[in-house]
Amino acid sequence: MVFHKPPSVIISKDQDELKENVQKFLTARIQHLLEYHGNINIGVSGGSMPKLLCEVWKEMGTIIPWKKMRIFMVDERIVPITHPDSNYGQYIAELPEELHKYVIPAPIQEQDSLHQAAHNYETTLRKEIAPEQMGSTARFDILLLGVGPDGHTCSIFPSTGTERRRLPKLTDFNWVSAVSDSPKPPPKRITLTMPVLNAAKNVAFIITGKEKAHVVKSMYTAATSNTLPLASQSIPAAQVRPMNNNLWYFIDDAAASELKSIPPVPEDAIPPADDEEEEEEEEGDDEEDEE
Ligand SMILES: O=C1O[C@H](COP(=O)(O)O)[C@@H](O)[C@H](O)[C@H]1O
Repeated sequence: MVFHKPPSVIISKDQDELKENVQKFLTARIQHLLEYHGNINIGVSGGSMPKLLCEVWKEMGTIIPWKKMRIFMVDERIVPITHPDSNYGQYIAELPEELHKYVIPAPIQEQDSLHQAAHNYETTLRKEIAPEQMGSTARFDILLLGVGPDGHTCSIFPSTGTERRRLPKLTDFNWVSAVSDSPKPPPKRITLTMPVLNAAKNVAFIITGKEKAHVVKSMYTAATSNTLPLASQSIPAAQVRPMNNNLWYFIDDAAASELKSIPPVPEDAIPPADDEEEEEEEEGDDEEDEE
């Protein structure tokens, strides 16, 4: 008996179908979120995601209420934004200039220490997202996460024998931490922390390629069990299980190739998130605000 709703696994036969499914998901979620006050805060990943996501956004056109959107990086490499490794730089290169003001960069200065870079980004997030905090954790409306073949997500990497050099807690909340020795270049990065990922209202992974099929299997095994299976403990992506269970996997056939059996996905292919639960949470938040 699993005590929480399993993730909605939407398998696409190719990149075009994957983009179509991601577009349906974003359209449904954004239309739902528009009923609530404030900006729609979306965390996005780097790597292979910027190109795919910007193509989806171009296809969505005016469905996206850009004036109410704030796009944040879920992680960033400590390089100039003009460097090809900059996640923010990739989005800016893909999007028309008039949309750049809705994409919020991590304020990285080359002379800053990792400590300072993480603290500065946390300060930015606390200014932009503070009203949506659930308790002491930033609460993104949507997180769009990628996964590496080693199971990393954002820049949260599996801890190998030599524990990744973690910076001490930077603030009471620690929404952002830093990595000084990423196994995937470049080595220096800042990243949202796991509590922030699991506090989000909607979390969708977008994963393609056979080299990630074993990670998808571990993620699904973890997401459909009440404890974190041992094999998944070293796979950060398998630890992403949002508290409200609004979790989607948008994967292609190759990334799904190690999934044995998957419950049928509802007819509309993008089952709406458990809005009642979210509304209750929203009301809960409002009650908290009134205290
Ligand atoms: O380095 C990173 O890797 C992950 C996965 O990238 P992908 O190209 O394999 O999809 C990405 O989600 C993260 O934002 C990035 O910094």
